[in-house]
Amino acid sequence: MTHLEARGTAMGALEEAHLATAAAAAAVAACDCHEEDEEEEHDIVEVGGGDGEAPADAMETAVRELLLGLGEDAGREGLRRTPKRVSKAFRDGTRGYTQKVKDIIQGALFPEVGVDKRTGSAGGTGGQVVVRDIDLFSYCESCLLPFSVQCHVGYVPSGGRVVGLSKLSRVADVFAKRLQNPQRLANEVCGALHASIQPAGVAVALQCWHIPLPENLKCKTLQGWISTSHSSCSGVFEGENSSFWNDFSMLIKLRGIDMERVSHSASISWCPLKSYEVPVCNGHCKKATINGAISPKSIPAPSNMVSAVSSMLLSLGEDPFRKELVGTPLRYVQWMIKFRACNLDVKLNGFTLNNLSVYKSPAGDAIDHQAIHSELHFPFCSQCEHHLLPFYGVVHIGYFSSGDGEVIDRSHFQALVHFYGCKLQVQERMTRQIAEAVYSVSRGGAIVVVEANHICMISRGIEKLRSSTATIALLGQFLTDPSAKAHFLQNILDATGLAV
Ligand SMILES: Nc1nc2c(ncn2[C@@H]2O[C@H](COP(=O)(O)OP(=O)(O)OP(=O)(O)O)[C@@H](O)[C@H]2O)c(=O)[nH]1
Ligand SMILES: [Zn+2]
Repeated sequence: MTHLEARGTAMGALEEAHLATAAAAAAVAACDCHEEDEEEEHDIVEVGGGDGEAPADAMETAVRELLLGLGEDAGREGLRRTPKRVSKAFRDGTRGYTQKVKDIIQGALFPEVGVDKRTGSAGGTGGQVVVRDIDLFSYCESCLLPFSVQCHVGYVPSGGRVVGLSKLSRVADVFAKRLQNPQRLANEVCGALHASIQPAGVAVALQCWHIPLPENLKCKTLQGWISTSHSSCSGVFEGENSSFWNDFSMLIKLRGIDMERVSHSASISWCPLKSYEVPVCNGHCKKATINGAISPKSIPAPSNMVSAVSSMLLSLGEDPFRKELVGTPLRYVQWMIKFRACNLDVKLNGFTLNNLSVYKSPAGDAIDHQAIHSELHFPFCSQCEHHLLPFYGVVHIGYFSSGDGEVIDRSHFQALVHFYGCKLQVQERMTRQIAEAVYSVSRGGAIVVVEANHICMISRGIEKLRSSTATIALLGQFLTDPSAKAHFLQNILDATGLAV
């Protein structure tokens, strides 16, 4: 049975199980690892979609199912187009399945002889070409979250031909834009370049960073992400004492990058969400267990949400029954349900602001800056409601402490930040909600600054790796008195040690 036939059977089974809500067949994107199979395209059977827009495809239907599973109103402003955006983001993030290396390399090889006209390698016998610091983003196959990749590719030209430099990055991107694990990514880039350029050898070195679990995201930058290094090589780079490998690692060391030759088995998963032994989800998700004990952090996931993610995999042309993907739908749902729309926390924790100290500022008092209290650097991880991708960073809160110097316990603010952060959000709304909640207690005024990295801006779309977003909300005297605001902002600067 060919791969496509097997997938057709799997799709049929899944279709009965959960595509009853939307009879849609997954677009089966031909990927060049099945080039020998006849390329068969399944039409996407369009089903009723949003408001007058093109009807939803299977992926959008599945995302809508996830939003409902999160207790959200999928029709509300902010979420109405989320299924379409998430579908577009995932398709763009896995466009590599439909790209072909030969289309990239064809016509991109040009003659360049080595020194003394020998037909050896270009740039001189024994010479090699290394393209360093290729920024890529790929999708973790174990949890469907994006991971950051710094890729370095070297090859030793032969036959007096070199390839256009950009093509090395483009080929790396073909394999990055798939559901991946780092070692397989390194192997596939190396193998594809060797097969298409026919050089004396290829070396690929990857540094990868996986977003940590939300509770471990205590950072404003990519620090704190789970990092790992992988390499793959062919031809003259192989062998413990390959001088070509030594030259390659030296040429990337010139960039301050120390890459040992590390090649793991492609089956070892690095994904932090894979830390729980995840039972194959049979639709009646039992709690994941670690050596028999119920892991405190694993949250049973509603099977309709898990099935929806399986259909997303199918819709991307992937095989949800591929062994590396079997636990993926459950892990992705476990990540998503951390951001459920839930006001239950407020009631259950008895966390109401009004049992905190209330401060009434005497009207017209000259601002006593000592009365301004700053609580800084509350880490948070939220989920962008437009793309269902995390944004995370820190929250800084300023308020007027009560007349007798009484201040609000810091733990209340952390709970407040968690409450408004841990849901589908936009950063401006989260900033406002926290400020209004603080202002409801300290009537003198409240100010909130949020600094965040948006994975949706870093890993896709405009892909601006170093971009970050700051938002500010002012209430009461922070709005009316510029010096109070300046005082608080200076406090943040002083605390970051950046003040000059
Ligand atoms: N203001 C604001 N915008 C956000 C936030 N999170 C994501 N976005 C933006 O939401 C917008 C969605 O724009 P759309 O054009 O509907 O979707 P898109 O085609 O995926 O947009 P691109 O990201 O530009 O590719 C994007 O511009 C995102 O940057 C947020 O917290 N606040
Ligand atoms: Zn992962």
